Amino acid sequence: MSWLDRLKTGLTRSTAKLGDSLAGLATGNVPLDDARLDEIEEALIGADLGPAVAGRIRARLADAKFARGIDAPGLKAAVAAEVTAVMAAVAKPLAVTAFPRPHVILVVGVNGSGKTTTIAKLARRFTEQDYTVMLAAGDTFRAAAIAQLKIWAERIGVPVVSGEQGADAPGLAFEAVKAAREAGTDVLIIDTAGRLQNKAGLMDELAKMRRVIQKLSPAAPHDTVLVLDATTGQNALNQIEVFRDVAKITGLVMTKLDGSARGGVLVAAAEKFNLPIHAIGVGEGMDDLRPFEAADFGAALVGN
Ligand SMILES: Nc1nc2c(ncn2[C@@H]2O[C@H](COP(=O)(O)OP(=O)(O)OP(=O)(O)O)[C@@H](O)[C@H]2O)c(=O)[nH]1
Repeated sequence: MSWLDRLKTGLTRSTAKLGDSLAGLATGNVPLDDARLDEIEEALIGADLGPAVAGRIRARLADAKFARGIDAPGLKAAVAAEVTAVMAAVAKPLAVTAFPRPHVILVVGVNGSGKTTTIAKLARRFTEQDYTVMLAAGDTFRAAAIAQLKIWAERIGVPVVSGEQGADAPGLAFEAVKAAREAGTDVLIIDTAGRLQNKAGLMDELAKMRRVIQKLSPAAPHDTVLVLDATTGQNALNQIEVFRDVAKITGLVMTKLDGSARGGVLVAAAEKFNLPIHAIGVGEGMDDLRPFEAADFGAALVGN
């Protein structure tokens, strides 16, 4: 299956929700009036695109004065175009740019968001691009997180720096940067704990991790990526706010777009926070994380 097919299949539930309601709101030959524009705006908000984008799409449609009405393909295309415009501004694949190496990527997010799997998928993509990769099991809070990252590392064939459960995470990150530098590794991806229950503790730990890493590499971490679970819907927006405060995030990855009818929330996130979107996950397989493409996403979201 091509990536586009995967994306479309993955987004089916979001697509069905938005595409069906738009199709139901097309007017055929009847002029698009205010009442119908209101309904379209509500459908867009209902599909999690957020009030700002929904309002703008409504205004666009009102300006275009569809006096002769608008059919379902026309309405979907108009929505897709606006979604694409919003998303094109933030689509930005992760790039390995740091000199000297390693390029350090800190991966943050709440437990269960798909962090570990995303790290594995990213590692795999980088190795496919002939970069050397090292992982660091920086979520030292949970033994399962350490074990899982080690399993992935072994499967992909990349080294992993890990410690015991409860080990000092900033210290481990320091060791990892040192090891990656000594080995001449291109990319170091560091997992972190995701305990939002203790915001102050998490903030301290992530801040300390940054300070410690910067002793060895002043520009690191070069990326701080927040992994979001699409199935949490609007809660993803709250998570961005919290992690922006605690972790200085520089970009987003959204996982589980395949299992969710809430894919539209990525549009709301793009509009509200203007953070780069690096990749989206549309399945549990290693190939199910791909760089984010705005036009594909816009079309897939409305079912085109
Ligand atoms: N369907 C689907 N499942 C995914 C995707 N990404 C991750 N998962 C699954 O989500 C679950 C949680 O993923 P993890 O990578 O373990 O999440 P985590 O944030 O590291 O979670 P902890 O290790 O529990 O902190 C796993 O069962 C993954 O297989 C995705 O894009 N689609």
